[in-house]
Amino acid sequence: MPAKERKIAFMGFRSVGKSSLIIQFVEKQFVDSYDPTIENTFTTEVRVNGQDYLLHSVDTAGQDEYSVIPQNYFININGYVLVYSVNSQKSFEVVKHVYDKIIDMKGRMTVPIVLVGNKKDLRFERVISEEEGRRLAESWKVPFMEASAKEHPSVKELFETAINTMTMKENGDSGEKNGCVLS
Ligand SMILES: Nc1nc2c(ncn2[C@@H]2O[C@H](COP(=O)(O)OP(=O)(O)OP(=O)(O)O)[C@@H](O)[C@H]2O)c(=O)[nH]1
Repeated sequence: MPAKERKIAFMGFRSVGKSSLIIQFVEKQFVDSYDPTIENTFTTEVRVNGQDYLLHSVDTAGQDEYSVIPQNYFININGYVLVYSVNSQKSFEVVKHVYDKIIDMKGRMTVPIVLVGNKKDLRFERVISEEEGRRLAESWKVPFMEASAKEHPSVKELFETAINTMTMKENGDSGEKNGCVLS
C-alpha cells in the first residue's frame, strides 16, 4: 500500500510542550530548553496498523483565548492534537477556546481531534486531574490521554491515537452514537 500523506496540527497555550512532543516523536529526544515557536513543520514516516504514513506535524505558535487562529490552520489539516499541561489551569481553559474555534470553522462531526494533558511527569505540580481531562474529552466525544514529552512510549501512543482517529473519521466512523438525520 502506498504511504498516505497526512497533516496534524498541534495547538494549545504557550509552553505546554507542543514542540517537545513532536521532537520526542520525530527525534526520540527531550529538549529541556524553551524556544517559543513561530511555526514549524516536522515531517516523518510512520507505520500504524500496517499502513505507512508520511506525516507532517505542524507545530503552531501557542494560542491564548484572544488569538485569532490563522486560516491555514483550518485548510489541508487532517487532524488536531489539542495540548494542555497538567500543571497549568490556564492552559486547560485555553484548550477549550481553541476547540470552540476549530469546531466553529470545521464542524463537529468531521474533525479528528485528540486531547492530551502533557507534562504528566510533573506529579507535584499537577493542578488538572486526569479525571478532569477525561471528562472534557468525553464532553467533546474525542480520545483523551496524558503524556510526557520526556517519555517516548506515551508520545508514540499519542501519535498512534491521532492517526487512528483520523483513519476512523475518514472511514466514516464519527465516533458518535447519534448520527445526523436530514429531513
Ligand atoms: N517536565 C516536563 N517539561 C516539559 C514537557 N514538555 C515540555 N516541557 C518543557 O516545557 C517548556 C516548553 O516546551 P515547548 O515544547 O517549547 O512548548 P510549546 O507548547 O511548543 O511552546 P510555544 O512554542 O510557546 O507554543 C520547555 O522548557 C520544555 O522542556 C514534559 O512533558 N515534562
